[in-house]
Amino acid sequence: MAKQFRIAPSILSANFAKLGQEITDVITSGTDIVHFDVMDNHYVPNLTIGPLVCEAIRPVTDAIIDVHLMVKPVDRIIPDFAKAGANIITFHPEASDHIDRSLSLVREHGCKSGLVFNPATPLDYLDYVMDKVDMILLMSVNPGFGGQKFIPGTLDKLRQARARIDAYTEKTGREIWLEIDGGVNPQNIAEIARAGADTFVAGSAVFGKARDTDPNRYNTVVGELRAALATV
Ligand SMILES: O=C(CO)[C@@H](O)[C@H](O)COP(=O)(O)O
Ligand SMILES: [Fe+2]
Repeated sequence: MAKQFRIAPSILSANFAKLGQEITDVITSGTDIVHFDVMDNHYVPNLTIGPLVCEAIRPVTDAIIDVHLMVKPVDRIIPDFAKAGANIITFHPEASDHIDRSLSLVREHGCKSGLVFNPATPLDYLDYVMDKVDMILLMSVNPGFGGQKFIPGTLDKLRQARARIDAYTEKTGREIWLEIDGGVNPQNIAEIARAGADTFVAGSAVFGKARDTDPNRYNTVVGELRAALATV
């Protein structure tokens, strides 16, 4: 059976003046998930969007909204994003004083939970919390900005994360998604998929070039991403 791959455009690179339309158009072009990057100018050196924007886009799409929290601390803001319509909430383990508690908090508010690993963050943080994790997100750039280059060492880390997930799924029967974030494009996505990712964030590769009003303007790049995935 063909593997199920999900494409998650990062709206960080979308045109914020037309955000609702951008989301409709990019999902219609054959993508699956809205990746929503939250930066606080504290955990990362950039400032983006918060729960109010999540609430505003919720009625625009039925697609999963995947909130990537790059904020510290995390617990106070988790309920706000759940109420704003997030489906998945992920956070960086370094940004939480009590990882187990933060993961539980996400689920108590009705969302899927996940941990995010920076390029230099070890996967050991997963050791005692696999049961509380629905998604593992590996950063293939240092967090804070779109448009950076994929760090090749992430491929080996993906293989390690895939091995952990497969062993866990075999034991428990429960699936965990493996998402990759940073520098993904039509040229490298197949290699990234072969290393074990099943969910692919792509920001600048999708939104970077097309800024006109043609509703089909994302079809070409999304088609290229899908065609590359079909070779895996
Ligand atoms: O979380 C982040 C950056 O910190 C990402 O989600 C980026 O927004 C991905 O952008 P590209 O690397 O695909 O341009
Ligand atoms: Fe992200």
